[in-house]
Amino acid sequence: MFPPQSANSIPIQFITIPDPSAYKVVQLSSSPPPLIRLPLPNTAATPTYIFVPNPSPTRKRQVPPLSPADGAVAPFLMSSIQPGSMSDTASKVTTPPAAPLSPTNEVSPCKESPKSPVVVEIPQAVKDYIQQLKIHMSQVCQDMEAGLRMNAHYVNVSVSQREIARAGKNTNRCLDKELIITGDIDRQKNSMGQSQIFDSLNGKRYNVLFGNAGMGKTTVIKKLCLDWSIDCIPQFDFVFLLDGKQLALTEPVHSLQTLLLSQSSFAPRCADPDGVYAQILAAPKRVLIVFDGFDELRHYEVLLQTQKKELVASLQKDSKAQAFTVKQLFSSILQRVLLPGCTLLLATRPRGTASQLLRRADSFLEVCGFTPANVETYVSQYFSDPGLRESALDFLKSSSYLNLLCWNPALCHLVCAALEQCKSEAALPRTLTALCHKVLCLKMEKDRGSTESLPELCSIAWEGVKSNSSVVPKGRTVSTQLRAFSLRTGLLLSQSLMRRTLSKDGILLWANPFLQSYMAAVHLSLSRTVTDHSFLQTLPFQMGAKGRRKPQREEMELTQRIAAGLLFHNRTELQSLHSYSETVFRDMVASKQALVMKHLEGLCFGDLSSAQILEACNYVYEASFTHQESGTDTSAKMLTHLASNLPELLTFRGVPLNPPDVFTVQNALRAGGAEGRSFCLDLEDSGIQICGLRTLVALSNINTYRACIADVVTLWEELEKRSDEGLLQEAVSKFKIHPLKATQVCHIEHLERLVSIHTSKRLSDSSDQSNSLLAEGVPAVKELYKLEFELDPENSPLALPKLWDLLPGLHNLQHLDVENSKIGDKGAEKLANALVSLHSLEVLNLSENCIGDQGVKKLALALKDLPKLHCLSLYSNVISDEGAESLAAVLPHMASLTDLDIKYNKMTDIGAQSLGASLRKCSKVKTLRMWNQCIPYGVFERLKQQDSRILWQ
Ligand SMILES: Nc1ncnc2c1ncn2[C@@H]1O[C@H](COP(=O)(O)OP(=O)(O)OP(=O)(O)O)[C@@H](O)[C@H]1O
Repeated sequence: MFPPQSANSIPIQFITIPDPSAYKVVQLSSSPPPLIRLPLPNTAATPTYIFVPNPSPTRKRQVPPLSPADGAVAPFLMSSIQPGSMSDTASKVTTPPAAPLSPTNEVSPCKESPKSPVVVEIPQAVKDYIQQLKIHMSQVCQDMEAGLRMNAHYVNVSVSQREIARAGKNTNRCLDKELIITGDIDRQKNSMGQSQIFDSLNGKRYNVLFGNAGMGKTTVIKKLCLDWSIDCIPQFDFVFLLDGKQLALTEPVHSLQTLLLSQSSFAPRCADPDGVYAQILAAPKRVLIVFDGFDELRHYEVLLQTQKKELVASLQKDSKAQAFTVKQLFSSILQRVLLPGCTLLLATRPRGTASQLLRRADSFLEVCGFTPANVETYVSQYFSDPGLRESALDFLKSSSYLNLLCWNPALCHLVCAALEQCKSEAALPRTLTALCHKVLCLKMEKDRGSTESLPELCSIAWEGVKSNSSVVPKGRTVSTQLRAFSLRTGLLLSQSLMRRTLSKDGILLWANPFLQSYMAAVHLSLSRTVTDHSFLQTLPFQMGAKGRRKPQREEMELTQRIAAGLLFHNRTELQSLHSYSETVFRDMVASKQALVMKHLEGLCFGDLSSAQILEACNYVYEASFTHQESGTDTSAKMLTHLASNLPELLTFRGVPLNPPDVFTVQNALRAGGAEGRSFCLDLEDSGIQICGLRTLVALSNINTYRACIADVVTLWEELEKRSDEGLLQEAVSKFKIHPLKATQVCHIEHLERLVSIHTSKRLSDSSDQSNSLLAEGVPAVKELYKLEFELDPENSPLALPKLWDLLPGLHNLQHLDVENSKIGDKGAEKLANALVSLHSLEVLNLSENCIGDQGVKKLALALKDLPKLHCLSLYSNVISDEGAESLAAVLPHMASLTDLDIKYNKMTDIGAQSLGASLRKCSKVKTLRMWNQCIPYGVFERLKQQDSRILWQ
């Protein structure tokens, strides 16, 4: 039984609310019929609420009454009812608590102009369209790849929030931003379930979703769309997906309306486009636009170029005119010319810089890939047969590299496809090349007689890799037979760009980036049309400043690696990929192998960038281990050559080290060990996972290592828990942090933790094992001689208090640089307290810190007790005569001081003369720089003449 409509015809609305306990009965803001929770029979599971809306004339939206049978529809109504549609209070009640009110889920007109609320009504026809859109999305977003469905195969992955920082504190490129690569622990702290994305964004409107090829960006987006379709993202009334591939449509025949309602992926036919579009324009804050299909970050850059004024004017005047190109419309959305209030989510591979985009975006997310538990879930879901599932999981456990490749979901899919047909452990692919090869062979087995199509397809793949595109160029003729073969095998997909005009504008694109690279590599390595000369030009590690600076494109790098793998693969295995005679094929391969070897031998490893060193490890791994037996002589020589020539100080700073990368680096280092070599590893800013860190630290030929301090401490704790005393001992004694440059708040937080372990001489309160190990403290802390505090001015205040606290623990510190950190007098006082413990300090840089007389007075007292201090900079502070005099008073007691810089402060001739007089008593001082504009020129000249150690500069 349901309550009748109220007698005076005030519409009554029934809404199903997921968690009724979270809602209160509230009074509406005016004319107060209360909101009543009705204890209705048979509705315990889905309690029904009745809202008695404010019947004031400003209330526009009236939702027709629903019966309980409409339960499924009710959440949709909830999500699309905008706060303010009844009254703010009432609408707050309708918003589920899981999505806290933020600018995103508030309707702008009501929020922004409370005095004259303009409430946007959603007409019934538009509601119907929204419902249709949701239903349509819930169907089309189910498809993943190769017949897999989201509801059966989706694995709930995490997304982590990434941060950007200024490219450098003291550079004049202060507008340049770069993405920070955090350590594993911080990444875990910043990660969230995919369902929390929009809550975590907290109203941020310009969001970027990063992920390398195949890491699952599109899949996360599909999941978001599915969630929206079942009302789990109530912040948005509309979600539209725009595809970068549509940029190929160059005709000026589109409008924003047609772009969203006719061309966006997943949009169904709209019966009332004008009405829907009007609604979109009326409440843009409730619109989410997702851009996908851009291969690289830098591809967005083109869209961020300033648009012509006339174009902007005409777009703003009439965005319904069908007179614009897709590019112009994309640009206008990204540049906030069109729908400025909407939320944007841009998915992209991270390579290729796009400083403009980094500057504009408010938040950066990254798909984290599969954890080992995710891999297990994926494999278990993939193999419905329990027997197959078990053997697949067993196979995977026995093959480390294959297992690590599964970190990338697209590769995990390929691995499952290979495992499905695998009969024995020995037949398991051991490299990326062998994996892709296996998958291709399986596809071809199903499509016999297709070999003749391969060379052409491989050449198309290579053209795509060269031009950094997964789309087959429109002008490229593709024979009917090839087209049919590639679609049948699922190597290519056909996509229609003009959604409303079937296939005419269809494009062909590669379904899987790894298989595209594999096919391109087949072209490079196994085709005679690629001469030795052109093959040579495609080899990696091209030298010169440009080669070092420019990050290699992902698909190109993959192609080069796989090309190396193919060259050294078992020739019988490759038979299906070519139609040459045995001799011709053997000679061609031998010649290319020799080129590769010669190229490698010609490299000066010391000149390679960190990214290139990593590439070399991956490259040589493919060449050496693709062949199931021990590999050919040449490939073994390659590994030995790499191992013998890797720089002893091996740094991967700033280069993301993924799980499979760690494996190939480990492989190269091990080979180095066999050559009697040992290494010092720098793994800072590489994002290496803690298990990878453990693998590398466990190598016996690692002399020292650096890595994110928080991760290292976690590793120590893990080792202690597992009672792995031997490795713990190694991990503690080999760890180094000198010299330390702190550029982020977390660097200081991590250091604080390490110093506390050092001073307490134990890992944690409950530690016993590490007690003896740490009896002398942490070696890395004892050997920290130089600390540079280089946080940007906005973040320094967050970290300075921690710095002051930890400093007394750094007894052996010789060089402290806190330049340009706004420490002020208060900071100077704290520093003065800490200085008492820093007996080894030799250099102290406090330039540009707003230190005044009070601060310098405190410092002066502490400075005189630093027996080794020889260089002090107080350049560009605000010290006046009083401060100068306190310095002058302690100067003769600073027995080791040789250089004092107090230039660009505020003292006048009085302060300068005091310092000059004091200087006479300091025989050790070599230079005193103290000029500033307040010291009269004549006075300064006289002082200089009296003592030549007084300098201008
Ligand atoms: N969360 C997931 N659960 C299950 N499978 C996934 C998941 N994410 C990705 N995959 C698998 O990996 C494949 C590639 O994923 P997706 O297309 O989303 O990657 P992408 O990051 O968009 O790649 P690209 O940069 O090439 O566009 C999917 O087709 C699917 O098979």
